[in-house]
Amino acid sequence: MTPRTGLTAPDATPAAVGSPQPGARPEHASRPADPHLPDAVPRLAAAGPHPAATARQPADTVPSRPVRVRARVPFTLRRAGNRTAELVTFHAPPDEGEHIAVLFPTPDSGEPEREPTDAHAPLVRLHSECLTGDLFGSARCDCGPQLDEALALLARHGGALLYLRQEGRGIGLYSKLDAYVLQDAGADTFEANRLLGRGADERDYRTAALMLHALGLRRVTLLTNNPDKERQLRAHGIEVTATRLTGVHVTPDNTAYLDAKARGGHRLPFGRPGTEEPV
Ligand SMILES: Nc1nc2c(ncn2[C@@H]2O[C@H](COP(=O)(O)OP(=O)(O)OP(=O)(O)O)[C@@H](O)[C@H]2O)c(=O)[nH]1
Repeated sequence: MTPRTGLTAPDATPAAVGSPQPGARPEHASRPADPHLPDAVPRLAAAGPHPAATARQPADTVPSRPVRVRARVPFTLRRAGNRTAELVTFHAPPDEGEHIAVLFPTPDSGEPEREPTDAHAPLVRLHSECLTGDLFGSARCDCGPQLDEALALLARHGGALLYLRQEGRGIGLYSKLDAYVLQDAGADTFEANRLLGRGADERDYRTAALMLHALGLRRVTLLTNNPDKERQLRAHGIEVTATRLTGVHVTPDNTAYLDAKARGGHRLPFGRPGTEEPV
């Protein structure tokens, strides 16, 4: 039986949404992994930017195609306290990624909670794929605990998690692991990307905005510490009525990574009581 999500999923997306807006990032082509890495990492670093990093399609030539809901499938999610959620797939995401949305119903009992969200601006998490953290529980990053935190909050309050196939901040799994090799030699997370000839963060949230439009979610409460997500969603016509910060999930292995995130502009609520654990 399909769960009651309280979230609508219209078929079409307004054409205006597909057009890049000022402040939006350009589309990034997907890139094949270099089969010679990691041995070739120092050579690549010396060779300058990866050609794909400098040959992106200009934003104004990106075709404007509507993103539509393709299928809605109910699942019971053990990782979300055995709540039933709908997994939603999409037709025609502009970056051709197999992104999914996970829609959690508004709780049945009592009034929907006003905090952290309300019925008109449901809680939404844009979660960038992290195979190492999300699946294997790597302690190098905070992705796994952030995913658990988001699932717990969404199971409690209802809303949507967009699981975006943006592994390694958009550079892909193999390149992320090459970046880890460089980090182990002293580079921080952003420098390591640049040494590989890639952007410090190549993620583009236009597809995420189009997915939200396809789901009828034009007003959201965003769960993130990353102001770029908020800025890009707004540039693509999503009204972010409030931002709820995620917790800071510290491990012995991720302190340098968290420090670099804070230097890079993430709002990490270090020192706020209780925020070192999922909130
Ligand atoms: N290139 C690279 N990617 C990483 C590294 N550590 C984690 N990631 C990727 O970063 C993405 C998560 O981004 P983060 O910067 O941790 O967090 P965020 O999504 O920007 O911000 P929040 O919404 O606050 O979680 C995932 O795709 C991870 O695979 C790293 O050292 N290098």
